[in-house]
Amino acid sequence: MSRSIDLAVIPGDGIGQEVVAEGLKVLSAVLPQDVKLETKEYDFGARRYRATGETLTDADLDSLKAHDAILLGAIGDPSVPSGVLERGFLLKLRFAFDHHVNLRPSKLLPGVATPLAGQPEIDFVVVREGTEGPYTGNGGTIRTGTEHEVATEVSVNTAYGVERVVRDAFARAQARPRKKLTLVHKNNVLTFAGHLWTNIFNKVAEEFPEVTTEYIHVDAATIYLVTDPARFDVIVTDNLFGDIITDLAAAVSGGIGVAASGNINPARTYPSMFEPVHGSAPDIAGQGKADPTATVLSVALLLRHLGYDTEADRVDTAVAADLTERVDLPPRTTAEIGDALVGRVTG
Ligand SMILES: NC(=O)C1=CN([C@@H]2O[C@H](COP(=O)(O)OP(=O)(O)OC[C@H]3O[C@@H](n4cnc5c(N)ncnc54)[C@H](O)[C@@H]3O)[C@@H](O)[C@H]2O)C=CC1
Ligand SMILES: CC(C)CC(=O)C(=O)O
Ligand SMILES: [Mg+2]
Repeated sequence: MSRSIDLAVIPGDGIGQEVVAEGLKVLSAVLPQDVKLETKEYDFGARRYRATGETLTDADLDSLKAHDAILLGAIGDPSVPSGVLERGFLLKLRFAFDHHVNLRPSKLLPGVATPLAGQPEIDFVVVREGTEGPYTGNGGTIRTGTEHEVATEVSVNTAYGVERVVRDAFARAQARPRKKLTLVHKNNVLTFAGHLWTNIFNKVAEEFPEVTTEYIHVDAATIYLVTDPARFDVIVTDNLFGDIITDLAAAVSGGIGVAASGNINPARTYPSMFEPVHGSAPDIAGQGKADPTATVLSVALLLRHLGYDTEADRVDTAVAADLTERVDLPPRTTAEIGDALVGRVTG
């Protein structure tokens, strides 16, 4: 029986264009011949916004939802006011497709450069809530533009939304050898949301007696991510804290250029979306300097999500080999890294 993958491809802005090209090269190379890969490229991002004023229309959402999965590069450009594309495209899509599990693994492989002393054991996954928190656009300004302007940005946390992501994180912790789950929040100050998270975390913990649990305030978590990252196995946290600590997690475990993510809709009512943790990096865009590894590892997450575990393993193995060997190599371009990975998955 022939199999197929129908993929929506959104290169987006800046280095998104460059890294997605490499991700697709590796995806095509790793798939067996009997798997038909169909791709449809979408032009979301700054250029389309400047030309049409559109970020993501209802018709776009209808079209996107027909695919098996989405591969995204990055969105955001200095030519567009900050927030227009981030909110109007990226968050709109994550919310519309109920991507409530934002999965962000961090693993420091042997020999890979880290700013941390020694070669600490880093192998954890952050389960970031993806549809609530302060990212819902719930707020506003009054006395706008005056010296008395007041701005609010309200964090929305529902029992439904918190419980489903906490439950997902417990299940992931249960399935890992160390079976440890850390709740990261700020419940000493953000008491309304923090207590909701803590109470639900403690309630769900009773259903997972094999999972060791701990609670850490987010400020302290940033310390331990640098001084003792080995203490983490699975972290569950809200949308904002998860956004911030996963950039830090990337920086200590090989760099932002190798940090992958999946915006998962576990019920599969809509396609899940896979993207590097990083943004469009306008400072290096168009120069062939972007590391495509994060996108390639996101392709591995995508393959795993669609049931292509053997192919995902091959991509992970190729990246691991490339990362360990690159310390001895001169700097390579985006395409050179992509070509090397293609060579490894096909070799
Ligand atoms: N998921 C998305 O589409 C995201 C979009 N953004 C947007 O991207 C734009 C730039 O945001 P920044 O805060 O500068 O974050 P950024 O992640 O784009 O860049 C931060 C730093 O990391 C470097 N970097 C990022 N990816 C790299 C790669 N693959 N290889 C080598 N170096 C890399 C950049 O050169 C820069 O120094 C903004 O418009 C922002 O809103 C930011 C984060 C995520
Ligand atoms: C631009 C933000 C909405 C996205 C982001 O920084 C992230 O998801 O890591
Ligand atoms: Mg981020």
